[in-house]
Amino acid sequence: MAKDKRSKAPVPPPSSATTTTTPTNKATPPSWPPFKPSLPVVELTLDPLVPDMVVVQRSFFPRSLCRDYVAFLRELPLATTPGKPKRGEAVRVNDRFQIDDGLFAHRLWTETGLKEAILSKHVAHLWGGEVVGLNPNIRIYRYRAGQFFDAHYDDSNNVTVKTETGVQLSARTTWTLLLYLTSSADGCIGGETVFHPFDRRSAKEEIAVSPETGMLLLHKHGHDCMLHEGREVTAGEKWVIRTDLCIKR
Ligand SMILES: O=C(O)CCC(=O)C(=O)O
Ligand SMILES: [Fe+2]
Repeated sequence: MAKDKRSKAPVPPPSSATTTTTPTNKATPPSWPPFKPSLPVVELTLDPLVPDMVVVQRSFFPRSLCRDYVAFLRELPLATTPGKPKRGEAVRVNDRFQIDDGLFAHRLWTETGLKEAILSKHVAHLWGGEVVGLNPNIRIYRYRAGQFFDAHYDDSNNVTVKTETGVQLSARTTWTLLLYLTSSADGCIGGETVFHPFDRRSAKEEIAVSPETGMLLLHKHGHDCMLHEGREVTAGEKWVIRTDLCIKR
């Protein structure tokens, strides 16, 4: 839900992209393609885009792996979200697949170089605590022409994360993770993730991040989340894998 300090934001009425009301998909997880070539393919430096708020990692997935993933994800039963949101939720019009898959979250965390990069000294202070893994709530988005995710804030959620040793840890999400699988290089026009640092939509103030194939974007969420949106795609398809960083609680 909207936070007090934001209740005066002029446009739009702040809403939140809560996941707590979304029923968790207990279905059998898909057989995700292997991470080939083995990852990481570049040194993961997690570059700041907005100090302490947004970091990006280019070429987290190589282009060939993004292609494999898009071909695979296309076959999943994606559901188009209805245009009419629940009270207090952002308008999101896209095709989506959601699965509770702790194993895939764990693979993304441990088999890609992400864990070492996130825990490395120059960024470790950003995450709000001791990062123990990724949210098992994996979301796949496909935006086609005319689809978008209206301005909102992402909530922090309590989750359970399974560690290497099989121990279930109580955790809390603190940063959103978006992995772009397509970009203008693949014919996707529009679809920028746009941040509004002053809680209002303003072309002058906005920070628009164009999707790049294989780029990871992390942004702080919960109480300090910046108002943001997934701008309308006008041609082609934008594909995204979404999860979150989780800290011990
Ligand atoms: O698709 C995007 O660019 C933004 C997605 C987003 O804001 C979300 O998943 O909460
Ligand atoms: Fe969001």
